[in-house]
Amino acid sequence: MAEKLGGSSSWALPVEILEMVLAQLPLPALLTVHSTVCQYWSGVIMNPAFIPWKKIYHRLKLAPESFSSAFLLSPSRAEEKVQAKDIVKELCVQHHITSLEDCLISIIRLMGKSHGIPYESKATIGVLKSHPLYELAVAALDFHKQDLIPESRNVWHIVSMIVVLAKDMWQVDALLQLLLSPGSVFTPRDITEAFYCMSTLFLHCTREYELPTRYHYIVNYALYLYENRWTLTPADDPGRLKKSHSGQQSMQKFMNYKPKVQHTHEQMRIINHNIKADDIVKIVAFAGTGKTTTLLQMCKQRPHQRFLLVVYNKSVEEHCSKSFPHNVKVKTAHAMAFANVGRRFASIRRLDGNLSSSKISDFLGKKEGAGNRLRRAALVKNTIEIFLNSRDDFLTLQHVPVKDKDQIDIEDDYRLNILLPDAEEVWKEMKKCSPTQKIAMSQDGQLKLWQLSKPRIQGYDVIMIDEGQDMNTAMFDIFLRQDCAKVIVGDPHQQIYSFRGAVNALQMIPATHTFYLTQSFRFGPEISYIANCTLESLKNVQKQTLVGGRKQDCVYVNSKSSPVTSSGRTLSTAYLARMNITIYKLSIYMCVQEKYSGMSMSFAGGLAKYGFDAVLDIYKLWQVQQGKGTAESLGIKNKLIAKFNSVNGLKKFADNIDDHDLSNKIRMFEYSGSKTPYHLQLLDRRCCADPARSDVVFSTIHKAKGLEFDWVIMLDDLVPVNLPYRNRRHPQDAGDEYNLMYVAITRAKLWLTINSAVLYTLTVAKEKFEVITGRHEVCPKHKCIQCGKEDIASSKSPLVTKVITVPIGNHEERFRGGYLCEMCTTFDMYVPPMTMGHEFDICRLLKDTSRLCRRTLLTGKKEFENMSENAHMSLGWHQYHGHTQEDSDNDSDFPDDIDFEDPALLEAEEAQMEQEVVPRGDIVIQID
Ligand SMILES: Nc1ncnc2c1ncn2[C@@H]1O[C@H](COP(=O)(O)OP(=O)(O)OP(=O)(O)O)[C@@H](O)[C@H]1O
Repeated sequence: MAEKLGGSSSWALPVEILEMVLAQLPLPALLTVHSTVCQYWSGVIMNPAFIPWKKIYHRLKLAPESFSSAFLLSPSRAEEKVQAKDIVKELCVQHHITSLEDCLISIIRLMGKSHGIPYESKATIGVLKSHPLYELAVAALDFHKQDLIPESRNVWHIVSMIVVLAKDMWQVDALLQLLLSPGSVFTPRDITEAFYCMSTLFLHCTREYELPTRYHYIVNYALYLYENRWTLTPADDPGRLKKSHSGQQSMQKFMNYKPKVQHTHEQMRIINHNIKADDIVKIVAFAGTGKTTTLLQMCKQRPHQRFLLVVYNKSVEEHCSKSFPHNVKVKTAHAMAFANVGRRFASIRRLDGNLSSSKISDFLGKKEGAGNRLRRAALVKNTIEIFLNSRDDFLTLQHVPVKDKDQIDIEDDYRLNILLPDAEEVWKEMKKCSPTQKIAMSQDGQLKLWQLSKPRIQGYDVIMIDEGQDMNTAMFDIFLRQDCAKVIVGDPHQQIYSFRGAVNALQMIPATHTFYLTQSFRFGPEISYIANCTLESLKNVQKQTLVGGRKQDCVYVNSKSSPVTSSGRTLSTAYLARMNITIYKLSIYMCVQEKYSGMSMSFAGGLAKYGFDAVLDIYKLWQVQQGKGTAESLGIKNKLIAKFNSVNGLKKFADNIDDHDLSNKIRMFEYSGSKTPYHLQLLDRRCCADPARSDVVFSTIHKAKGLEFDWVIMLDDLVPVNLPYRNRRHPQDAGDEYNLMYVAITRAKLWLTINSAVLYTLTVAKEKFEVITGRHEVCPKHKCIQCGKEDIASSKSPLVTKVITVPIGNHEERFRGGYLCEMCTTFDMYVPPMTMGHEFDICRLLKDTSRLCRRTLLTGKKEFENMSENAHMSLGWHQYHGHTQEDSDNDSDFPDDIDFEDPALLEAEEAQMEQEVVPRGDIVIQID
């Protein structure tokens, strides 16, 4: 085949046709797949004059420092090797794209110059006219004709102006479709090159001048969808086509064959990868990107190879066992460890779930000079856990923590002479495998013992590990030791168990091949934009962009909207929180509210998983404390709680051994007090529906991992580090905190209501919660939301800025929107008023961002350039908050409790809000 397509063969396609076809494919596929077909194809693909913008875009994104051909500057410089970012920079300097203020207008000018044909093709203009932003774009170009864009207008001026004015990805996508429609005079190659040019310039301006990321994001998304319109998807049954008729009929059958899922180019590269025995393949897959589907297809295509798929938990094992073909065995790591090690302990009833500090404390007993027993037991437990999650053969001093739970240094002497020998003694006891052993073997312990036996897993050609980000080092060691081919798949940003010893094996693995899955099929462009901002702003993910599918989704939704689908079904709504206590309070509040009485409610994973029995036991302990009975007479079930005489004693104990779970239960009891039995009965009675079918699901983010919901409402207790709400108590958990935010966002399928932490994150991505819209939308009753001026409609510019109203969390805080007058549009520090809460922190962040990029576009003027901060203040932007800088510095810890109990105030505000909310994304919902 390759030979036949070669240049010397009569089968060779003419260059123009081949270029036309290849130009429509994603660059990674061209470079890794199509350029290997034959020398002729490779020559076409590698020619610097072929798709130069697409190439420079990928270079700039993936490796700005790498050398590239300089063709973009001029054909005579085609062979010059300069850094990708310098090529773009030089070009931008030539075209005055040198500041935030100039960039949008200058990009439009550059587009007109570089891509324009010197006449307006009637046919193409005719095609563009049906775009909803056409009129506004033309009016804006006319407005700037005198001054900023004096050149005679061409199609590309209009196209780029539409992109700059686009409110969402759909408007860019619609533009792309129109340009590609039969009436257009441009080839698909011209069009994609022009869009890659804009994408490159937006990306450059985002990196150099802090242009909001949204411009680059929506163009990149539309291009991704375009390039993935078609792929050659493998047949579900590989033998099927061959068995059917020969010749023409076979071709017909091939053409008519419609696969159940059309795989993306990214998926196809993985599916078609020729796995060899010494390969270690790493697949970095963002949330909902079809990794299971991809692995499944990979196995189906290789019916003669034997696969072992190692999954994270039992329910995934059951699910995958049903869907994967017969050549795949699905197991959990713990089940394999159980079969080899744990079974022996289980047979003598000496296998337990987790290590317990109180059992360790009883076992170790008192010791002279060993300090507080509980603190010592907690540190010993910690030491053993670190060892169990390592690949080391022996317990050593490096497994002993250097700080205690309060971040106080532990003396080396104490670590060496007390903690290390204690840990060795406990580990020895755990390993005994005797009916009399005092400390049972734990789940992680059995895995460790299995790893220490250096096992060889026989009988498979390929071992695949799912959720690689949550694998601990012991399992990682077992995996790497195996002789066969290995595939590890996971999402490094969904690692939320580092406190349990997960090591993010995905980052550590010495992969021979790395693939990415970046398109999520769970949501559309609005939710994916928020998720991508989180990755970019908090985790500095720059090289891959998370995109969604062709799905209408919506963020900034008011939780009063009570959405229903076109089929009349209420959307399944999940309230997700960081902490159990937040979920507890909200669920009780909603259970007593009349308006939720018709809704079925549940807790993700079932009520039993939330340990409310212990809360009832703590209530009973409180009764014991008041002399109303004994632990026995009141029926306290939890053996640990039954040992105490007072709730205070239990609280001190939980604090000493750093038992978060127990502390949480005590906080729940403290919230409910004497109403604890009533509240628990209420939850029992109201929250008993099947989570898969209930209207409302309550969940912590940890328990929601792996699940998805139509609508996610993020409650306001996330604590992103380095943002104004700092987690001072556990600064080391920064990564997990960011990942939790990302996990919560990516559970949503259709609607997402963000919380303050996400709001802050978006401001870091320079998201200003604004859209540019036509002045004709403004009516006389609209006042400027900043200065209160009434005549917004009278400005000369056809454009006006609209600030989006952002509902936050469970409606206790909001970011109010409306229109800005021309004068206020030019301020780079306008802060939308919020109804309650943390205005000053938001002020501080928004002040760092800038409206400058839109100033020139909106007003056509530059004279505001040097306006001093005093001038801004005298014009009143400070009126919306009363804090000083000092206040804000003292004010950055997140409040522990959220008051859900002021419904009257909230109701009144919501009624008003409902009129005002402008959701970002499309509110129309269609579900089959
Ligand atoms: N190429 C595709 N086109 C359309 N839908 C797809 C494609 N690939 C996968 N999907 C769909 O996306 C959904 C999620 O797929 P899958 O369960 O394989 O993803 P996952 O990455 O394993 O999800 P999770 O993040 O929940 O583990 C499924 O409904 C699947 O059918």
